[in-house]
Amino acid sequence: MSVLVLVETEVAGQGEPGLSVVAEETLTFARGLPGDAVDAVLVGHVGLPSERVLAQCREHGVRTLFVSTDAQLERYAARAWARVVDAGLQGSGAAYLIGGGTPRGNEVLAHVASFHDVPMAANVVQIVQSDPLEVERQVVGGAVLERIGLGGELAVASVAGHAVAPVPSAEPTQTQVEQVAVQLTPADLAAQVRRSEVREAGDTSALTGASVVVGVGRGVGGADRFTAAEALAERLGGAVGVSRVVTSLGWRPHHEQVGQTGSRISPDLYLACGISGAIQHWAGCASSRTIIAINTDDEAPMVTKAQYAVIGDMHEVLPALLEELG
Ligand SMILES: Cc1cc2nc3c(=O)[nH]c(=O)nc-3n(C[C@H](O)[C@H](O)[C@H](O)COP(=O)(O)OP(=O)(O)OC[C@H]3O[C@@H](n4cnc5c(N)ncnc54)[C@H](O)[C@@H]3O)c2cc1C
Repeated sequence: MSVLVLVETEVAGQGEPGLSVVAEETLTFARGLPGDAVDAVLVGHVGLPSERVLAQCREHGVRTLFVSTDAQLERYAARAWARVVDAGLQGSGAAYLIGGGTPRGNEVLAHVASFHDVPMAANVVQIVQSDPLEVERQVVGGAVLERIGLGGELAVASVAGHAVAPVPSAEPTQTQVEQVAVQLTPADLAAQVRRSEVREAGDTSALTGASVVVGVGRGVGGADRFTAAEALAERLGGAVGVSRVVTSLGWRPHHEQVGQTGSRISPDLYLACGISGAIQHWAGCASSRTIIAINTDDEAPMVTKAQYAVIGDMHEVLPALLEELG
């Protein structure tokens, strides 16, 4: 009985493609499932894997890496990518299929689950028990945790961002690469990405990918009072995110909004300044690794939920922080 992991690559700088951080987190999570081997299926990359990907697979104890060389898979099409994952499932004979809880990961896994007429649990954070399988997953953007049973011959789940830290296996392997062939139909490619636009570096719409987000709420006091927050985001190589009040007041554009009706973020650090922490805002930031609240009210929900809090005026705290950072 094995576990099959859907993995994607990313290119860092000028180097060759490597496994994404999400893929490494998911491989780490996979080793906690009750399988005797971990296999992986590579999507979003056509052709043989790079040496770097292979080295990472060996480090994570991957037995077989399934790949496709079909050029039609170059551009994202959820159902077509799901066919590749399904071909990997046939090759692996896995009883568990997991992937990263990214928008694409969730979409592709949902298609595979529907091929097999089995349920899928999205954004799982931990395994509660393995026989019968029961998992805990995040809903409402992490504001609520619920337990769900995944019985049957095939369990399909995605893993929430930061549910585990990526750690190499104590038992590295010699990964075998196996090519899978898929027969794609026009329906598989009907909803395929036609064009994708990479936003300019520094554009705050890169919010969801930022590892540090400086969140700003109504407490900032006006559209012209963002200088320190912007400077801190720049100093930390991050982005500015805001609450809905801030966008509703027209102080900042909607693409910077964090929350239920904005973006869902999971940075390493979320610095929430002058934000009360309403449930709708929390829904968008709860899966941040570390949250620090800066607020004048020591009873604000954001202060009570954050790991760390500074009680004070953000217009005093942020300049002091910038000065300290130099
Ligand atoms: C259907 C629905 C969807 C929603 N979706 C979203 C969403 O996606 N995102 C979202 O953010 N909200 C959303 N909301 C709104 C949400 O309920 C809150 O109203 C909103 O998040 C509050 O924004 P805020 O924290 O900036 O403002 P406030 O609640 O007014 O909080 C301001 C905070 O700033 C503090 N403060 C004041 N001055 C200072 C200072 N000088 N220094 C430090 N702290 C200071 C105060 O103590 C307070 O805690 C939604 C609401 C609904 C009904």
